Amino acid sequence: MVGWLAEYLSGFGNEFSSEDPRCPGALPKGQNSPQVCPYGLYAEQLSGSAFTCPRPTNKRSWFYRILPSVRHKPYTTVDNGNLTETWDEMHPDPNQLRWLPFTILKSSEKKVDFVTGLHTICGAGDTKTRNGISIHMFTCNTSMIDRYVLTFYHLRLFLSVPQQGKILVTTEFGKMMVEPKEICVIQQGMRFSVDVFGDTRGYVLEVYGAHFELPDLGPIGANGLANPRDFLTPVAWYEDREVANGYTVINKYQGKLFSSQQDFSPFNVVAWHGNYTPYKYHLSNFMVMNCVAFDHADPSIFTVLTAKSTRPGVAIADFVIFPPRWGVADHTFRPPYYHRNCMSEFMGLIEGHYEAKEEGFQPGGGSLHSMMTPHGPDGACFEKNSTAPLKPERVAEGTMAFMFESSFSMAVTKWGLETCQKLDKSYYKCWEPLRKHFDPNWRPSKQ
Ligand SMILES: O=C(O)Cc1cc(O)ccc1O
Ligand SMILES: [Fe+2]
Repeated sequence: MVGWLAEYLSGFGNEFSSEDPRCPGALPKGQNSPQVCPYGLYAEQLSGSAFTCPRPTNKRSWFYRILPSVRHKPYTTVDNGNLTETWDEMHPDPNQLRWLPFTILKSSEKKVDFVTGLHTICGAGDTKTRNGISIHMFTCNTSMIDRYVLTFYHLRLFLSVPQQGKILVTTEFGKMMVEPKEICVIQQGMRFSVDVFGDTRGYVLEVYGAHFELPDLGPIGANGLANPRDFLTPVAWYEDREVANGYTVINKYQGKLFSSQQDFSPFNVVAWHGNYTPYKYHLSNFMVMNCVAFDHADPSIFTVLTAKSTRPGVAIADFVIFPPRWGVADHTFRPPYYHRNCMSEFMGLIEGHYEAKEEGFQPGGGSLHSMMTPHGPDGACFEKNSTAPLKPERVAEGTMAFMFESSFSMAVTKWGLETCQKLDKSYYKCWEPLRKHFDPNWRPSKQ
């Protein structure tokens, strides 16, 4: 980290420009492709949308780099480990699924870096047609030093939610330190590597065919939920380094991993400009909206980012959080309602507990309530909240649960159902204490 100060540019999807301070004037003036670039750099465009996309959705950035990315040895296949896009390994399982915290191996047992530590839990769709998603867990204990740089060629969005241990994400655009309760987004084709500082665990949402956007606010108005200025993009940082065995760039292409060698650092961008960048966001900046009268608002009120499908209002995936807030609703059962949803709900927990289940759902674990599978508060939560005095109170204090909600019906991988050995087979039992309160003799009380 020598020579790097945590510095960021603020805004969501802005036209940014950044020069490494060691090379002032590295950005060409007035044009993208001068005959000779300042400092003898190469110009390279990274397109994140078709050239012809309408202006509001057009995304690209220009790099000014020491050598262009094209100077690399041929791609060869490498082992995918537990990263998969094969959705028919197992028979479909519509049950409510819950996972205990996923194991992080000790580095004394086995050194695991971010690439080898990625495990696919569930997903649907296909990177070839660029329509689908996958959800991965990463558990690692070692940095990706020099050897590995990762690119997801078909990926539009790689949303990383560290749960335990901060990660230092080095990208072609610069570096981002990402701590638990921050998220970072790496977009399609952006090269990055991950340094860790001990045992590390987190969640990843990979979206194959759409960019994340801030949700429309409708009647909420111009401000609220995740505000654009709280999204942070790294500033330019380059290295001009040669290492003995060269650099290995790993990329995920059509669901498979490939590697290629090059003798120069891929993080050789001296200056860049554009609106297609990686970014991070701290979840504590979320301006929470919620019910101040009665009833439980749908969780879409807590949407941080959405990857829209072509059907209005139907997301490929929403990233939704359950942040600390006040609960004030009158004559209301305040926790989440019982639910059967046409969307799939994968949940994770960064810290604390989740309001619908005080026990059993643990930080670093997960749950999946698939399309139309009934779910909702467990027995203890229902009893407690049906009789609790309804004074204003803090909800979810010291906790941060989140949901990846998708219109895809997701398949669970063999790793998710078997290999990880974390599936909580007794999950269904949390609803068994729910008992009948029905009283046919009940009558409305006379006022
Ligand atoms: O706990 C869940 O399953 C997520 C969820 C939360 C909520 O507040 C309302 C509905 C819902 O599905
Ligand atoms: Fe739900």
